[in-house]
Amino acid sequence: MAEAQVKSFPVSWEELHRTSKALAWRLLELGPFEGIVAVTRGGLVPAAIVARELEIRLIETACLSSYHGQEQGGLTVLKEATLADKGKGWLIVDDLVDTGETAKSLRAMMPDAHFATVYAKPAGRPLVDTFVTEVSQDTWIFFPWDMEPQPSTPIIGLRG
Ligand SMILES: O=P(O)(O)OC[C@H]1O[C@H](OP(=O)(O)OP(=O)(O)O)[C@H](O)[C@@H]1O
Ligand SMILES: Nc1nc2[nH]cnc2c(=O)[nH]1
Ligand SMILES: [Mg+2]
Repeated sequence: MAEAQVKSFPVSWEELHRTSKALAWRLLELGPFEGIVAVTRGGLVPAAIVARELEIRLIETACLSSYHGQEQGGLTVLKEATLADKGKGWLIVDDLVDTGETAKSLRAMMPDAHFATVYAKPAGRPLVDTFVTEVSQDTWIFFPWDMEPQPSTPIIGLRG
């Protein structure tokens, strides 16, 4: 069960690009990889950035769905990656691990693949081989594709 999310961690496009490139630097030493399995939808942008940096052009998708807004529902596997073996030599890329339920399912499908995420929360961290930034379990990460700039009220107007 996902913990109540009391803190928010908004991530800009620039920050996501920089942190995904940092992930690519870590993965460089661990490859070469035959291809990438991008985990839809959150893993698509990080996977594209890693693929560009490591010059990987063979991309598969694993399509999983678990959350509606910030609510965790049952995990649905819409499509598995089409790989010949158990993922040996392949790199799985997702945006984050939270409870680790999505990661567990991916690991069961592709036990020999290397699993990488940009962000990790403590409960899911043991299931990831490589990640860059850890945030606390009670933090909700907002990705740039889930945000838009809005006018903000001057601080003085927020006083009760
Ligand atoms: O460790 P967990 O608790 O399983 O959570 C992590 C998963 O949750 C999010 O996906 P989501 O199901 O929201 O789908 P999306 O990628 O299409 O947004 C995120 O992209 C991870 O794949
Ligand atoms: N955007 C987003 N999706 C999630 N899915 C599970 N945890 C998170 C999170 O912190 N942010
Ligand atoms: Mg996802």
